[in-house]
Amino acid sequence: MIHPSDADMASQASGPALTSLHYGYPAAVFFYYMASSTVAVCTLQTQSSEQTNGRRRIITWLLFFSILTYFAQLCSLLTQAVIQHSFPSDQDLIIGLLSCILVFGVVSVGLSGSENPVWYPIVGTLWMALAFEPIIEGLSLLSQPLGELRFEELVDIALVAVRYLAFVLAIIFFFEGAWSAKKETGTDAERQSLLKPVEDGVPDANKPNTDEATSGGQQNGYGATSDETSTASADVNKTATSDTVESPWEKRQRLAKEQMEKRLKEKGNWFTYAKSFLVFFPYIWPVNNRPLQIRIGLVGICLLTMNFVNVLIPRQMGILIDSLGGDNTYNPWSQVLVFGALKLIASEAGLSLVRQWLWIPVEFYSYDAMSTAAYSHILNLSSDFHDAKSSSDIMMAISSGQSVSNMLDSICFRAIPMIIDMTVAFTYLSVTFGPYEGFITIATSVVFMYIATSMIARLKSARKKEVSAWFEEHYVRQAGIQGWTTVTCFNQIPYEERRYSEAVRNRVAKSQEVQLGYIVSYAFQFLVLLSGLLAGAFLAVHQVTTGAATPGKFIMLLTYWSQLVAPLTFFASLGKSISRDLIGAEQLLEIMQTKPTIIDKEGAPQLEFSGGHVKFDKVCFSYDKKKEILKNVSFTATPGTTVAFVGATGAGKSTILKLLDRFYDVTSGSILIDGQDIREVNLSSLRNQIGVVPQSPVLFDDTVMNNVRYAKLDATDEEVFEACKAASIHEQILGFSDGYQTRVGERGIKLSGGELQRVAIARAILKRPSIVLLDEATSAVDTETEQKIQEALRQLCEGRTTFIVAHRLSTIMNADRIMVITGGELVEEGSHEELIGANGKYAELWSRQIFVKTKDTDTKEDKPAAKEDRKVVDFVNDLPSEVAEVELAKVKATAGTSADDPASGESSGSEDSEDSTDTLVTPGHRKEV
Ligand SMILES: Nc1ncnc2c1ncn2[C@@H]1O[C@H](COP(=O)(O)OP(=O)(O)OP(=O)(O)O)[C@@H](O)[C@H]1O
Repeated sequence: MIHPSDADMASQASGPALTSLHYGYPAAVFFYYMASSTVAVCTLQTQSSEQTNGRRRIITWLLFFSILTYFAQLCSLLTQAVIQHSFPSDQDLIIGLLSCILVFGVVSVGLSGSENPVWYPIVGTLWMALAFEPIIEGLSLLSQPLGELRFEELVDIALVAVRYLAFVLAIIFFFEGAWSAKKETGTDAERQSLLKPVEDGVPDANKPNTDEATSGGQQNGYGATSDETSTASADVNKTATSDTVESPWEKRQRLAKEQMEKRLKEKGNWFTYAKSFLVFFPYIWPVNNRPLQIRIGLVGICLLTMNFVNVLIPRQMGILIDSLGGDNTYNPWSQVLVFGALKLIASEAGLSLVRQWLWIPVEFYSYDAMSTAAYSHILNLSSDFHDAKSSSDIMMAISSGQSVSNMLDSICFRAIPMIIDMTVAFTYLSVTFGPYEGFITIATSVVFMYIATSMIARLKSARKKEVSAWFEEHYVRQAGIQGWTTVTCFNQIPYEERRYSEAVRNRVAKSQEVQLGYIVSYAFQFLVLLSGLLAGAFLAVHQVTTGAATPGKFIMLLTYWSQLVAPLTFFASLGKSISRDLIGAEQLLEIMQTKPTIIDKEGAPQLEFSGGHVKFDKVCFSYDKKKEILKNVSFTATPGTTVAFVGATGAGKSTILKLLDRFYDVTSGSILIDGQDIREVNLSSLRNQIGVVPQSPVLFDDTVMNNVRYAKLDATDEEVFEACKAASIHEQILGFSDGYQTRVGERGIKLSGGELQRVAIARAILKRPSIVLLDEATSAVDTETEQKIQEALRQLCEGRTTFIVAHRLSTIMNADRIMVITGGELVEEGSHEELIGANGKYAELWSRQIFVKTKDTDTKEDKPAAKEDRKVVDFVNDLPSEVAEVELAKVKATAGTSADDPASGESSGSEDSEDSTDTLVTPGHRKEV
């Protein structure tokens, strides 16, 4: 039994402790919950168990029930206050109860909204409740005067007891659920990482994860990157291919998101993931630029000053109103001047102006550094990268550099100052109007954020549809304009008009849907704010009417509230904008982390050129390390000779040229130029010696002069003229409207095929290369142009070791050596005469080409094979018919002898084309299979 005097002492001692507990308990629970949830998300932890669904529901209901008990306690207190006609005196108790409603409300809403919650933040709050509740109730009882317990005290005890029971039950259900889950799966489902087991550093994609396989959708945003995300991505893929056609933009976004999730998975948590963005640091922070660093420091000071001014303005407004209302402490005139000065400082003409002025050079430094670095990095990447990426993807990635600075801008210059603003607001209002006002501020902010973020999430799919419709509209418009000639030729203008108007209507409908969504969402958000403002205003009015506060304070409150709207709205959309910027930054990061595969070895010497003796020694090559493109290719080209490669399309001829120019490195074997392995010499010195004329040359949208001069930037006009004369294009250029200053249009569109080729040859001639790589054009041109091109090529190749992927019979015939490539193998090698005499694959191809081109009357037996060859070998027969006939006769004669020769076992008239070479062993054969 407690003695009365002991009870008094206990009551006195428990007072301050109880007050602290009323405030401290919900605060501690809230901070624990937020901190542990943040850690769980950042370290990608998730609970993945279907069995948890049942207990999740029960625990959510128990939490809701406990909230009801807090609410009931609150009602009981308010009822007493109404009965006693007084404002509730137990301010700390009421704030404590309100805060508990808010905190457990957040916990239970979080739990109910998450299919697979991470449990420890929730269970932790339950344990805290179990620890705090009896202490608070015990102290509360101790603080009561001794005597009979009143009815309301009994109700209070009953409510606390029932709530305690609810918490205990929640804990029991949690452990029971965890235990049965463990029993069924045999694994500890708790705190399981999102990541699949990694063996040998590679996540095992094949290992079944029963929990995940059966679980529903993730709710934890990026933290929830389980396989489900990949499944979701796969689903997106599926949808993309089946239901709708994925637009390039959607594809890009999806791939970037997948890439981001993959990397996040690899990194294991958000911290190490974020660390990988440090690669951008030197482009954002002006490392060696002291003036810019000082500017950044001053911007920081501006922001802090702004925070300070944001408090002073409402305060000054209050003082001004009070001075107008008869408070003689302040002179209204001076107060209005101070107010004006503060407003000026906070305005666009004040601190904001200074801050932006200071920031401009820093911003442009970042743009300058980032885009030049990205551009240079991309240009220095190797062929494998450029072959794999579309140019529009690369362009997008370079412009994504802006996303990185946007992200930093959002965090450093908006989020952090706004957090400071909100903390100051909460503290200032709590100090000025008491803890109720502080509570109202926090509660309004939490509810506002919840409503705003969930509404934004709801609008996501509508927004996605709008973007797709926008792209559709853009695509239809572009297609109509770009294909205007086709549209007009086929008389389809009405069709295109209809198509476009449908696309526009569709887009407008989708945009209206999104607009409406936003308007409704804003309306809800502002209703929440208004409720908060009204609650705060009622409280303030009460204080003003009871004399506890001045009217000026009331005005201050209103002004402060209006200042809080901007930060709250900003925070609501922060997640969305950061995730969008992150996707953009991810695209750039991926590129910046790609290393060029073709690089100079440390201290690689210059290529010592001495004639141009080229040797391929057992060269094997594969683009993707799966399919072998070149198999053991060996040959030698002596200085000044011309080597022609012939063979079916896709045989690997162009690949040989690419290897020689070191666009790729051989997988095995080696390529030697004048005895030096091209991998061992300086890449730039190698490319200086090589001139390339591609099959479809690409010119820049610039003048003819500048296009030719591109080969040698310091070439004089005379040198350019000489090169063009040698390429037999000079006269033609002079005939253009602006001569050498004529612009050639995008990719040289304004030039004819023959002109384009000769400009490309002139460019190669100007470079004066030692080795020429030539991929002949397959398209036939008129005889005169043909002759001019041949003349230009003769000029280019004269005295130089030349490699030609040959598509013209005349080129093939005139080459010193002919290499027949089949399926990546060099099957025959020799001069034209030798190979015809050998009557192998080459002779067969030759006879078919001439046959096909010179006679339109295919015989019945020849038809299928001839058709096949026309499909696979794209030759241009540019021989005079007499020459063709002579060559054909030669082939036929050889075929005749060969048919009589039992050793060959083949006749040239056979219908098989590819396989025949495998069985032939002739003098000209390079390879015997
Ligand atoms: N960048 C690349 N990545 C992957 N595979 C490629 C790449 N370039 C070419 N290939 C493949 O390599 C094989 C050989 O291509 P290559 O261009 O060397 O053939 P080709 O004999 O020159 O044909 P064509 O006469 O039609 O130009 C083909 O199967 C082709 O699909």
